[in-house]
Amino acid sequence: MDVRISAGASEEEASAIAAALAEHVESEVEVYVGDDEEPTVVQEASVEYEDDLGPTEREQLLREEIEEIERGGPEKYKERLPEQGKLFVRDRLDLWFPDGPLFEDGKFAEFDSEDRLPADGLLTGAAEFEDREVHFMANDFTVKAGSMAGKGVEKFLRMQQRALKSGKPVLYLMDSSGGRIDQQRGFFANREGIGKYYYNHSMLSGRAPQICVLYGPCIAGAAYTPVFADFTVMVEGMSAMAIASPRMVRMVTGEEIDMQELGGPRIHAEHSGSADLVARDEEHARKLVSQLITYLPDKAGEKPPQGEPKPPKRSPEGIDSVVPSEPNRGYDMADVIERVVDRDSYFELKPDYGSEIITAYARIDGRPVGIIANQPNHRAGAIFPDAAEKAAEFIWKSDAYEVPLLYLCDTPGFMAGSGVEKDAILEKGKKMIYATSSATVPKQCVVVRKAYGAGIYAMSGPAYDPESTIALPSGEIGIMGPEAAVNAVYRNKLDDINDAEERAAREAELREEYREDIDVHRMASEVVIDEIVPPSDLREELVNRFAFYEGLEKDLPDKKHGTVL
Ligand SMILES: CC(=O)SCCNC(=O)CCNC(=O)[C@H](O)C(C)(C)COP(=O)(O)OP(=O)(O)OC[C@H]1O[C@@H](n2cnc3c(N)ncnc32)[C@H](O)[C@@H]1OP(=O)(O)O
Repeated sequence: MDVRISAGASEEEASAIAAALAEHVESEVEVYVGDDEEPTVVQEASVEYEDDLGPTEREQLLREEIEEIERGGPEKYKERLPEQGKLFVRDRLDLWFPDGPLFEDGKFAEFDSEDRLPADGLLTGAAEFEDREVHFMANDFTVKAGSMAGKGVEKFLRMQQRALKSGKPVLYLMDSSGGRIDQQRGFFANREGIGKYYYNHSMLSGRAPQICVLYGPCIAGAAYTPVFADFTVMVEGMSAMAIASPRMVRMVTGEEIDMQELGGPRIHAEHSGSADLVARDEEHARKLVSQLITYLPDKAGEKPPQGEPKPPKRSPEGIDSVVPSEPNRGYDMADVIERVVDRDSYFELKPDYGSEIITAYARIDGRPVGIIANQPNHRAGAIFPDAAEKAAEFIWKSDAYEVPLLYLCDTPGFMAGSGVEKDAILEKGKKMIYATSSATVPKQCVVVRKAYGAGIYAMSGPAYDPESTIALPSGEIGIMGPEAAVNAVYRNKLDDINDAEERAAREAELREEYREDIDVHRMASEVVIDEIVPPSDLREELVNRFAFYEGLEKDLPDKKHGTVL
């Protein structure tokens, strides 16, 4: 109950009144003095029991055992953690779940064994995280470097199997040297052994979001969890993952390399693309995940939560000035995005990998959207193999978790040349086109400027069943750009013109004719696209279109699954 005491009463008087009241009521008493918005005295609820038996010796003993387990591994390993900038695993859980986990499972694992490894070096349970119920696992690096064996493996598997049933998100807080090599019998090749992790990861994939934060050197068996997870965060200077340890690499190849160079955050954020985000420290890692989870539902079939609508950070009126009219001039697509999406909602993933495509979550009028946008500031927005694969994965994940898609197209198309052929541009481009084709969430395609070649296919152009294809007046949609088209078709005829000036004039004329052919006004006139939108109205247009198609259900042809991976 609340008690309001008028201005003039002192805090002592207020306390006395609260205490007197508390003798007569069992509920909490909160006392507000004067116009206070916060209570100055809080009387905890007091419940009187019929008997007053305290904890027994037996219970006391159990509590001591729990304390022993919760102290973790040997002190010498705990002392090393601060040097590495790392938290002890139970302090890490306090950071993630300030009120403690809702419950833990298997705390007594290996308690009765000869080694008595606390919790077998692996904690599992459930918790509330940002008002969501989640399953979690966390390695204790002070116990055999977080290596995983028998009972720890069983706990991990049981947690995943429970997540499969409950359909609640899973947090993997990984810090593990992989399989416990000296205890491999009993967990390595067993049906319910470490190999089953990846079977369960595969079953969970697309069923409930799996989010992994890497804290340590995650090696071999431990390194597949981050790549199976839907989203992975690495921590600067702390985390690394690799298929084999530096010691193993030295033995196999003779290469001398340390863990950071082998698989530190820069390697996976810039080269392999396995890290979605890199955090500065443990606190920052938690913060990133707390933002990320706001764009995701608990499980497949549910919609992601709506946020509070906010105006964009920058004025939508500036869009036309941001996008240059010259088709080959660079600009930062993020400047357009920030004028379209709600303030503080733009959340980019894999920013340093395949950067010619931006993949980001954001909200438009409170509704989560997944954005796939070409970045003209990087490689002129041409799509390279890594970017195509990054976009394909992002589209798949967004579709699996019911996040509608917004494509912002400004690309000269897929990159050409022997380098990209070797890097499988056709194979990886196919994945992006396949992901776009098979996504059944609402899709909106905006032609911001260039949409050349198969770029317009990958970016969900008219043939890809978008709910609409709209364009800014700067848009151009063509099989290729004017320079390339004239060069391809008229080169011989142009070379026949001896006079250089005359040749240049004819070339300019042909380019202009071609440009008229690919102008969005012609495309709109032929209703290839649905609308040309004044740039200042783009946000409003998207608010209306996403709102209208909310809840849209689309079916794919009846089949087991596609064959593109
Ligand atoms: C399928 C698979 O996953 S196979 C597993 C492949 N994993 C590996 O090869 C990793 C082997 N481990 C290492 O390279 C190193 O331990 C690192 C880099 C992970 C960590 O190095 P450090 O922080 O210096 O820890 P350190 O090597 O001192 O190990 C601490 C303790 O954990 C033990 N340990 C570390 N990794 C393992 C492991 N995978 N299996 C069994 N015990 C291990 C060490 O023997 C040591 O035990 P002790 O306290 O009884 O002496």
